[in-house]
Amino acid sequence: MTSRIYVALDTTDLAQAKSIATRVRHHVGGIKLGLEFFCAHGQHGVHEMAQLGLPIFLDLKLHDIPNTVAKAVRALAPLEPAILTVHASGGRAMLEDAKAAAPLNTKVVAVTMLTSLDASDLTATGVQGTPHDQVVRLAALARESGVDGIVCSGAEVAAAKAAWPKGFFVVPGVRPADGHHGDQKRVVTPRAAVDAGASILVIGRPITQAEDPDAAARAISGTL
Ligand SMILES: O=c1ccn([C@@H]2O[C@H](COP(=O)(O)O)[C@@H](O)[C@H]2O)c(=O)[nH]1
Repeated sequence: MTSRIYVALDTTDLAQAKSIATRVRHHVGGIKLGLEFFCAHGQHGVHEMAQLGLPIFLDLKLHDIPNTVAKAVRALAPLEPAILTVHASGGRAMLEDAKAAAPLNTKVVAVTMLTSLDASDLTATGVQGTPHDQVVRLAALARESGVDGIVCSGAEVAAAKAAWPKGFFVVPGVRPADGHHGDQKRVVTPRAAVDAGASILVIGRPITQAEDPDAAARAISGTL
């Protein structure tokens, strides 16, 4: 079975990204490239990484007016990413237009509440309710807008999936039981995320910063 792990290659160093991806390729199901990598290497860098033959998750978290996001999605279309992110809080029209502009085989997933935020961060942004409420609310908006799924933490994925059984659920903020959380606040273990209904897990530093990324990816994979 294909691994549910997408390794987040958050680096500006193309050679390092290639080297880590090559080392972990047998224990992951795909590569996640985000803002750091894309700002440094753009579409050329994505093409280079795609040569490794693993599915590409382009995590650009697009968030702007509908016209701008749709045109950005169209500009990214030649890359044919397996997965592309937009922010759910961009609203219904933005989500609809992003999905309409994406290639047929690209899953458009909407980021609900970043895993680096907790309840007090949410309150500070002026949003009423708990992280759970916010994720469930934005998951409903994403489903009604016709995108393919959402990004949320492992703490909310079971509730989101109960309301959207056919949705695609991306869970970052994943740490092995003894793992360092860093800037992540809503964290679960890989096993707990899968048990709760995650379709895929996004895992960066626990693999990329490990002394032996291959062994780290293999160890995490072995818990799933
Ligand atoms: O809510 C979110 C959305 C995206 N991310 C991204 O996932 C990885 C996580 O990296 P770690 O090193 O495992 O913390 C990173 O690329 C984020 O941009 C997220 O963490 N939370």
